[in-house]
Amino acid sequence: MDDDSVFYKKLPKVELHAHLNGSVSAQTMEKLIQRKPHLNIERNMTAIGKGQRRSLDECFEVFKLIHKLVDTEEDIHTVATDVIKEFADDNVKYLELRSTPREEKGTGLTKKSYVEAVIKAIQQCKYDGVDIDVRFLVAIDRRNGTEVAMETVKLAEEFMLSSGGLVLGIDLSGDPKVGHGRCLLPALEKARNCGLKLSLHMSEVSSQLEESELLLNLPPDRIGHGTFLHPEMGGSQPLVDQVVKHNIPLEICLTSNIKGKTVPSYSQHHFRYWYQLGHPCVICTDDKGVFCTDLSQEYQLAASTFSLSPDAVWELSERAVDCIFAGEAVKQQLKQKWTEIKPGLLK
Ligand SMILES: CNc1ncnc2c1ncn2[C@@H]1O[C@H](COP(=O)(O)O)[C@@H](O)[C@H]1O
Ligand SMILES: [Zn+2]
Repeated sequence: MDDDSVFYKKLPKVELHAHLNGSVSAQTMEKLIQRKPHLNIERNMTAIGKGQRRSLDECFEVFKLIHKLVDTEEDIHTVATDVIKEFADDNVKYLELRSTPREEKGTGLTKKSYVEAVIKAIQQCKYDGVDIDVRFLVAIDRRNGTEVAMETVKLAEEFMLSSGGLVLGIDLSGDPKVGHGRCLLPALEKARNCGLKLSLHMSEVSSQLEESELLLNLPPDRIGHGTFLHPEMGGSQPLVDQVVKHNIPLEICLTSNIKGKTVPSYSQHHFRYWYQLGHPCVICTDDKGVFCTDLSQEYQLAASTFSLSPDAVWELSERAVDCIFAGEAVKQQLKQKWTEIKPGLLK
C-alpha cells in the first residue's frame, strides 16, 4: 500500500449508506457459494470489477442473485458479521447498516427473524470487542408498495423500542424506476411521527422531480444520492433551496454512481456542486461488495478528483459525525476519538 493509501485507510471514518447485501465481500461470497453449489452462481456474477460499468437495471439483477445466496437466518448472520468486521478493518468507527427484511418460505426466514439476525450479529461484534459502533436502518423496497411499506415501518418501530437503540430509522431504496414515492408517503410519515429517522434515496435517476418534491416536504433527515436535484442536472433551484433550508445531508456514493452509469465521470459528479455550496456531504460506499470498493477508496477518489487537501479530507470525515442518526452522546464520543487520532495522522 502506498503512503497515500495508508492515510485514507488510517483516517477514522463514518459510513452512513451501506446496503447489507450489496456490501458482501468476495471472501464471504465464496462461503455462501460453497453453502449453495446447486445455484451455480459464480463470484464474478455478483460483483462489478475495476473499469466495468453496468446499467442500474443490471445492478438490480445482481441483487436478485445475491438474495438467492442469502436466504437463511444463518446467512444473514454471516454476512452481517463479516460486513461489520470489514468496515471495522477499514477504520470505520461508526456504521449505519441498512437492509430490506425478506421472508423466504422455503427456509422459514421471516421479516422479524431477518431483523433479529442482523441485530444478533451487531451485538455479537460488540461483545467480541470489534472497534465500531453499528446501528441499523430498516429498508423499504419501493417496488413493494404501500402496504408492505407500512408493515416495514411497524416492524422498525417495534425494534426501535426493543433493540436498545440499535434500530434508528428507515431507508427508502430499491429500483428508482419502479413504483412512486407518492404511495409510500403515509408509511414514511408514520415512521417520522413515531421517532424513526428517514434516509431516502432521492433523484438517483432523472425525471423524478415531482417525487423529490413530495419526499422533500416530509422532510427526510438525509438524502441518498440526490444526483438529479440541482438545476444543472435537470433538477430545480427550489429543490436545492429546500435541501439547503432544512440542511439535509447528502450521502455521496461516487463509485456506485459511476458503475451504475447515472453519472458520466467522476469529475462530473454532483459532489462538486454541493461541496462548493458548503452543504453537508457524507462520503459513503452504497454497495462495497457489488462495486468492489471500500470507504477508504471512496475518500481517496473524492480527494483526487476534487483536489482536496488532507485537512479538507479530515474535515469531511469529521463533519460526517454530525450527520449520524445516533444521539448527542454518541456524537461526542466519536468527536473525542477523532480528536485523539488527529495529531498522529495530520502533521
Ligand atoms: C445502486 N443503487 C441503489 N439504488 C437503490 N437501491 C439500492 C441500490 N443499491 C442497493 N439498493 C437496495 O439494497 C438492496 C440490497 O441490499 P439489502 O437486501 O437491502 O440488504 C437492493 O435490493 C436494493 O433494494
Ligand atoms: Zn443506496
